[in-house]
Amino acid sequence: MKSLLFRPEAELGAMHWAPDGQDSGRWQRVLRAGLITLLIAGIAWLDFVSGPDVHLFVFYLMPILLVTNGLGQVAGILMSILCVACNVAIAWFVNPGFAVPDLVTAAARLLMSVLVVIAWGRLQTMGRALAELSLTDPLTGLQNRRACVLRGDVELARMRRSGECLSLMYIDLDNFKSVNDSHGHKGGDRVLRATAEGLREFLRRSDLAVRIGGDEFAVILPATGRDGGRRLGEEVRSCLRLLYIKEGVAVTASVGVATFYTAPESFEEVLHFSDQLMYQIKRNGKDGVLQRDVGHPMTASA
Ligand SMILES: Nc1nc2c(ncn2[C@@H]2O[C@H](COP(=O)(O)OP(=O)(O)OP(=O)(O)O)[C@@H](O)[C@H]2O)c(=O)[nH]1
Repeated sequence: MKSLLFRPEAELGAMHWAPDGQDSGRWQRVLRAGLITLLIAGIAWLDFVSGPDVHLFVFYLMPILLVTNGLGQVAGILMSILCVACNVAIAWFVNPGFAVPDLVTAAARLLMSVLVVIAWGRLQTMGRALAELSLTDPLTGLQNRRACVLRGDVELARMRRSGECLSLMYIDLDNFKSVNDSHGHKGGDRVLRATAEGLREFLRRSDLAVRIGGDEFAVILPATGRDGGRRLGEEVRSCLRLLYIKEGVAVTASVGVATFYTAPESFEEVLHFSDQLMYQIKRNGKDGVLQRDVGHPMTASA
């Protein structure tokens, strides 16, 4: 039940990549609405049978928080009003007639619920901001390695369903240390930010560029085969070459592109394989692109 009601990772996933699954999303919403209705009915029934001597209002916070969690603060406040009205109606059924203290109690309950809704909304906002931060590289604003693996696993799942292929481009800057040595750490940071900007401008919206760490970047290329992967690798290398000439630094890029035609167990394997390709370029003298397939139906694995 927890996963149905509170799913920060799912919200995060939807925020970043909107993975397809609209049908399951619709069913979850219907299920949630049914669950909330059942909860209110159950609490109202308990409220009724326990009479005015037992105070059960705190239990109404469950459906109120569920609605706030799923639909936001305004819906949460409307739900608070509904729950207080429900509670007042039951009190009236059990013990007909209203006294001023009853109305004061109802107002206090409404105020308490609204405050809980507001506090819950704030917590949600903070949680989202923290989650966003945990996936972002502070220097370049690109997403980080963790985001890459999360998105990669989503892409592998999509790949298993659709049978499409997937490429991953792994980029390591050559001789980047010399930039820090000659232009200082700030100069190095500027080059890393420019690299991120260059990748952002160059790539398609469906691609995801991330900074793995240090002077290493990666790009997830969904539904991209060997030819597309190789071509994009060459284009990124040329694009970065021009950028570094413009920045006045003697840096180039080594690029490994792994194209998977069958999905491996985990995305870490994809990262590892493309990283190995990139190292092969480094060993062969840097500044180049190496593309290899894994699991192509017409050829053996690389
Ligand atoms: N300015 C800056 N430098 C960084 C940052 N993170 C890592 N580095 C530096 O990046 C360099 C990366 O090391 P290497 O990849 O071995 O250096 P390289 O000169 O590119 O070596 P090759 O990859 O073999 O060409 C190190 O000198 C790190 O100090 C950062 O956030 N900012």
